[in-house]
Amino acid sequence: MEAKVKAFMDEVIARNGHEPEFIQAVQEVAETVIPYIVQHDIYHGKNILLRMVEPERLISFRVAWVDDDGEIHVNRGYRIQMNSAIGPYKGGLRFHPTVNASVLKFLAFEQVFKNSLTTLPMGGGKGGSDFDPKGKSDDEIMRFCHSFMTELCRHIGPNTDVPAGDIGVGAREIGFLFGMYKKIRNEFTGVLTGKGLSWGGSLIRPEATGYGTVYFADSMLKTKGESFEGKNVVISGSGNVAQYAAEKVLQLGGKVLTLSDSGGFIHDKDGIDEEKLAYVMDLKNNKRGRISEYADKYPSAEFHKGETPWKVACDIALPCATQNELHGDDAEALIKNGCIAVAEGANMPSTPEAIHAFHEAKILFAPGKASNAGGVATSGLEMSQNSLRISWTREEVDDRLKGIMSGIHDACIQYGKDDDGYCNYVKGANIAGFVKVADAMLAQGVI
Ligand SMILES: NC(=O)C1=CN([C@@H]2O[C@H](COP(=O)(O)OP(=O)(O)OC[C@H]3O[C@@H](n4cnc5c(N)ncnc54)[C@H](OP(=O)(O)O)[C@@H]3O)[C@@H](O)[C@H]2O)C=CC1
Ligand SMILES: N=C(CCC(=O)O)C(=O)O
Repeated sequence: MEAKVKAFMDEVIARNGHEPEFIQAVQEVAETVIPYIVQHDIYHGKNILLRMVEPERLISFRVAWVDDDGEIHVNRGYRIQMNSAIGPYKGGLRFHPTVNASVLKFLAFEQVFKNSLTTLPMGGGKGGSDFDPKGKSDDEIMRFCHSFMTELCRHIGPNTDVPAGDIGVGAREIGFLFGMYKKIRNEFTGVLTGKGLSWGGSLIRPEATGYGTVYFADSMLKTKGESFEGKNVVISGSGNVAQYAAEKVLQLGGKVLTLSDSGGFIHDKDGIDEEKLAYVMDLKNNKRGRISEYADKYPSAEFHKGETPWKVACDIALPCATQNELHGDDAEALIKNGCIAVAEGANMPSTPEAIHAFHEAKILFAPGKASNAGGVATSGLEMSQNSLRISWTREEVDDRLKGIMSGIHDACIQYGKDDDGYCNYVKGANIAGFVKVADAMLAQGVI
């Protein structure tokens, strides 16, 4: 079997070897899905996985914009339309200086499997730009978003491709992007998700990724007779996903010890309670401040500049910042300190070495394509509400979110449980996500 995986990866590397993040994402899927393909004749000779690895369309475009001083800037924009076998392309937009084709192809590839796991009719895509929103005025953000959308609008639509938020793209950016789309196309549609509540947005969408990650982690804990009650929880990030993961942990009785940003992390030995979390949300979402300011305000906290939080002893770890933020040595430290569960809120935050360590230690490990699917699932629910031209209540959406996350957990168990009873959620998520897309591709022919 290793020879089959190697032969496949050699072909993928020959074409994409200069894209490390994308190769990393494909390698993980190949190791788990190729054995499944070998065992199922219907996929033999169809080159399904090789076709999945090649984007249906990769669009790259210039984004020129003018700053508040009248200076002209140029950034590169992308939309990667990865796979539309089961529905219109669906996936976020990331604005961050590290954005390039490799990062967005990894995200778009992960999105294909993630969206399939939600059971909603959504294909996979991703886009964004190497534009850095940090330190920009609202007017500069608006001018960039408007310029970005003057091109992107040619390639998206409610039945074609429906973008949403990701790193650096929150409510503010979605608003500016939506406004320009509506002006150019003269249509008011559900072409973006994460919209404001007064113009087509869904309740719970802001909370959904973080909540869903905790719901999934809770499902994993329940298989061991455990819960969040009284548990110490280490979280990375302090943006949309991390904030609401922390909120749900508190609601389930856990104690949040850390939050981070790209400057370092804060460790509050007394725990980040509801009041302190409200301060963080205001600091990050309104003041656009740095997490280090938390330690200036609360004496119970220490700021660790330039470090990540994984050496802090905990029961549960929720990486909610960015890819490859949790390395092999971090995983060893978590395991040594007694961590029993890791659920990824971010996309691909654990390196292959870290994942190997978690599996060797047989701790509960949830890959982001399963555990962070709550965000896109609720985006799908926003699309449903837009199509129906109605709005569901907070409870209705949250109940549907809980059901979807529980269903994803069950699918992972179905395909991932090993003979010794340990569930390899990576294997389970990859195979469960693969099957629906592969069967649709078989039915639609060689396109
Ligand atoms: N938003 C969504 O709907 C979903 C998001 N995700 C994933 O969750 C993760 C977080 O996204 P989201 O919360 O939306 O984004 P935000 O922009 O709201 O927050 C990102 C957080 O991660 C930190 N961060 C970003 N890049 C780095 C880096 N290179 N090193 C250290 N910290 C970093 C940011 O710190 P700083 O402010 O200093 O940059 C910030 O605290 C991403 O992996 C995203 O792809 C997954 C599913 C859905
Ligand atoms: N950034 C997201 C959310 C995508 C979406 O809501 O369409 C992700 O799933 O990674």
